[in-house]
Amino acid sequence: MALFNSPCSSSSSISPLLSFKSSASNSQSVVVSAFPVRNRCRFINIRRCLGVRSAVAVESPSSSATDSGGFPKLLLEVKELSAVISESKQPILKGVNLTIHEGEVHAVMGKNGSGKSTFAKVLVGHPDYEITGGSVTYKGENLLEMEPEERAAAGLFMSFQSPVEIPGVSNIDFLNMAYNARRRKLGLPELGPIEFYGYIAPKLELVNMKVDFLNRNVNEGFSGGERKRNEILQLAVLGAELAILDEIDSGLDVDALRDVANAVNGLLTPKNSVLMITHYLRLLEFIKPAFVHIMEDGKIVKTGDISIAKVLEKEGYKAISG
Ligand SMILES: Nc1ncnc2c1ncn2[C@@H]1O[C@H](COP(=O)(O)OP(=O)(O)OP(=O)(O)O)[C@@H](O)[C@H]1O
Repeated sequence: MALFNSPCSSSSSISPLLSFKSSASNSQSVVVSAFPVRNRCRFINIRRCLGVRSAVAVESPSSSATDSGGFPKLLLEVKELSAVISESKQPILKGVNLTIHEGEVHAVMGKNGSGKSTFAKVLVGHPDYEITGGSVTYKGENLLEMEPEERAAAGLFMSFQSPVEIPGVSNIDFLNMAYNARRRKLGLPELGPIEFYGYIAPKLELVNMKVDFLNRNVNEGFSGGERKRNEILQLAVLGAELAILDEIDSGLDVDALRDVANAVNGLLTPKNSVLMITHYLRLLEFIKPAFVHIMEDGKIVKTGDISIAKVLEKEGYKAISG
């Protein structure tokens, strides 16, 4: 899940996936390196990352998805959220408003560079951004005061636009550790490799992934589409109350798109919500959102249903902006 650049590496050019530095405390890094690093460093970082990524691996005691009036419960409320790039102080988010209830599927669309990924990354606590205004309430708590790992533990999951590799760590070990980290948190016994295999096998079918992928190192040598399937496999294993899917459809062939979309649909329950970022109507035709938001220059400027995406597809942004 929430994973960015490693302090164990000298480069910071790799796309964000596998390491994390807390936004609340710049001195504290929670990381999985995306680069070859000394084993000890990598081991420590992976274990810490698993705390981050192990969102809701195991079903927690559930409560009703509606409030006392029978309406869906409020899950996320973003009000006038503004954020700048930490280093340059360049404003990117300029007053985002968005409300998500339990069980809802939302889509955010918008031109390149309008701030969609930044918004998603700010929600999971990416250290590249500094909040300059507004509020975010998640399950009644101030999300912006939570450490990234607390956000994950509270059920926030983000799949990244460009998932990165973790050399030397097999997919199944990674997922098993992540899953067990969550079970420990819930006071449940850990699953050994055999029991875990029994748990994960049906989930492989869900994303139509071959069993060999479990023994390969995380994302190493995976094609773009395989990486996306692997992200959804992680979501299926770890679960999420709010899954943020950033361009989960990019680079997918038609069959892969259908598999990934079916897998996401299979994970939806009246309590789980999805916020997906996409450029294309085709994804929205598989995972049907109730709300489609258009982001422009760091703000949501329009909200409607899927018909907005249809207009966009046909006529481009000029038809709906301004
Ligand atoms: N860490 C960063 N450093 C420098 N610029 C950044 C950083 N993060 C975001 N930006 C800039 O902020 C703007 C918004 O970027 P963002 O990735 O959020 O856009 P987007 O709407 O997701 O775009 P796309 O559809 O192309 O993925 C862009 O101009 C981008 O270059």
